[in-house]
Amino acid sequence: MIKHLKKPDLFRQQAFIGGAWVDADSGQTENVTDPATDEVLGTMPRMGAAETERAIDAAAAAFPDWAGRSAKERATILKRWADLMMAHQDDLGRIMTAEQGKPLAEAKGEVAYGASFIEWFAEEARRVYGDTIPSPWGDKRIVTIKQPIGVVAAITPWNFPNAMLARKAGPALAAGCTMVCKPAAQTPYSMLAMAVLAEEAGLPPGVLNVVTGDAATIGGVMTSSEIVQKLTFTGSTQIGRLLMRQSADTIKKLSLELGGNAPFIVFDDAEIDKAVEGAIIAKFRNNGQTCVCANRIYVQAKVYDEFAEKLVAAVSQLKTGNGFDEGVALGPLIDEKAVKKVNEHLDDAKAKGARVLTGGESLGGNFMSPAVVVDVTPEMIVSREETFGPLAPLIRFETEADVIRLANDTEFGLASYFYSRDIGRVWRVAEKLEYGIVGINTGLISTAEAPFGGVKQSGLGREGSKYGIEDYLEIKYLCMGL
Ligand SMILES: NC(=O)c1ccc[n+]([C@@H]2O[C@H](COP(=O)([O-])OP(=O)(O)OC[C@H]3O[C@@H](n4cnc5c(N)ncnc54)[C@H](O)[C@@H]3O)[C@@H](O)[C@H]2O)c1
Ligand SMILES: O=C[C@H](O)CS(=O)(=O)O
Repeated sequence: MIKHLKKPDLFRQQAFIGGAWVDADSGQTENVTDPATDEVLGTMPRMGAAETERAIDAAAAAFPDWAGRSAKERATILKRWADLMMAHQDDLGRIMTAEQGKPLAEAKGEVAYGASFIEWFAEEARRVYGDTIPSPWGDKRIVTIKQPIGVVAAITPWNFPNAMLARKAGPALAAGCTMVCKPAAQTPYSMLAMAVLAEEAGLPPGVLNVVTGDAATIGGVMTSSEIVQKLTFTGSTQIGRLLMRQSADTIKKLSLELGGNAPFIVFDDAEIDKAVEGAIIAKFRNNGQTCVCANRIYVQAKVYDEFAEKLVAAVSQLKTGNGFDEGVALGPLIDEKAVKKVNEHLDDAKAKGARVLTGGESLGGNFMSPAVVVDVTPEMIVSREETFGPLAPLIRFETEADVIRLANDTEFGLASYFYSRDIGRVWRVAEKLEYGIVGINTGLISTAEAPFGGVKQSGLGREGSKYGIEDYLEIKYLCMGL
């Protein structure tokens, strides 16, 4: 159970299909644990193909009415949903901290971030415009209209269990689509609580469906279904690749928000204190478990030692502990596998000559102290793979050309960051970095108003911004003979 909920019925241990709260057909369940204590919080239904097919059928049945409503009607319901999320921000935050581990203040911040996507797309719903195009024929007229794609399947990760659904459901529902969603097994309760509030906001039965259980089976049904017109996935590049392959037979429209390997570059003309502040946010938000975390920190030779010293001082102030405890900045990692991966990266770097300036110790269970490591080289695993944990590797560089080559030497292309006060350098570097997102003199880039997404093997499409709703619409060309 999850303590201190003002609205206890937000904590649901059933899936949500066709407006009904249901168990798995088999009655089977899976445990959901608190990553800070390893205690069992509750269970979730272990569903499979039959339940997923029923959810898709429910979404298909709900589509004509939902798509047929006016944009204003859909917007009103979405706005009410966002308002309810904010009214229950503390409860939704507590549910998230319990299942994901992030500090309560950060969890409540994610709830506000999630609600901002629902609110943003409630507004965007009413600005889906078509065209009248000057016809080359005297006896015909050319018009375009935009219509919702149809039934959308969504699969989301554990690291932002509220916002990653909101970033998909906002545009999809605003456009008039209906959805079948699967949360990560580690964090189902945030999505189920959002479904409770969606129902209360007036979302009709079948518009939003949530299935939990066997990921490969559920994903297999979603990707092979001819009813599902689009799959939107947020998660690892490995799984994104698999789902893309599985979607080929039905030519699914795809939105993929995948893995990252963000460079964080500090030039010698940067404001060092600001760069340290930005590095703390970009590296340690969600305990380093975000797709846009600084994974490689490049510091120009002249300021390398100063930056390293100030970063160590700042990192040493970060308190690691249970996300419900006062003053905790870093919660647990999501599970033992995540701890093992961070230690593998750390051990490999040390074995190849890197030096640990602070942290990197086990604090028991899924907790570890935040680490700063220097003398890191491109040959180390930490330079090539997404660490997804509290490990800040510092790499020294000499020239602008060198660091751009090093920063771009990866198959990923999601987020990147750099600090410089030289306007010419800002434009040169921003244009040469091969990433979908470039943070300049800031470590915090994410907001509903801006297009979020990657290039190369970090994904397809953009979420948020005025562009985000386009991925859920089809353009229809009407050629009208007079
Ligand atoms: N680009 C972004 O916006 C973004 C956001 C968050 C996380 N991520 C990435 O996600 C990764 C970490 O999250 P994760 O560990 O949950 O990723 P993951 O890919 O293991 O899991 C993501 C989701 O996919 C599901 N899944 C796993 N195997 C599946 C299968 N065979 N068929 C269908 N679904 C399947 C999981 O149950 C989960 O719901 C990191 O690489 C991170 O960079 C990217
Ligand atoms: O982990 C990836 C999320 O997209 C994080 S955020 O959008 O930058 O908060």
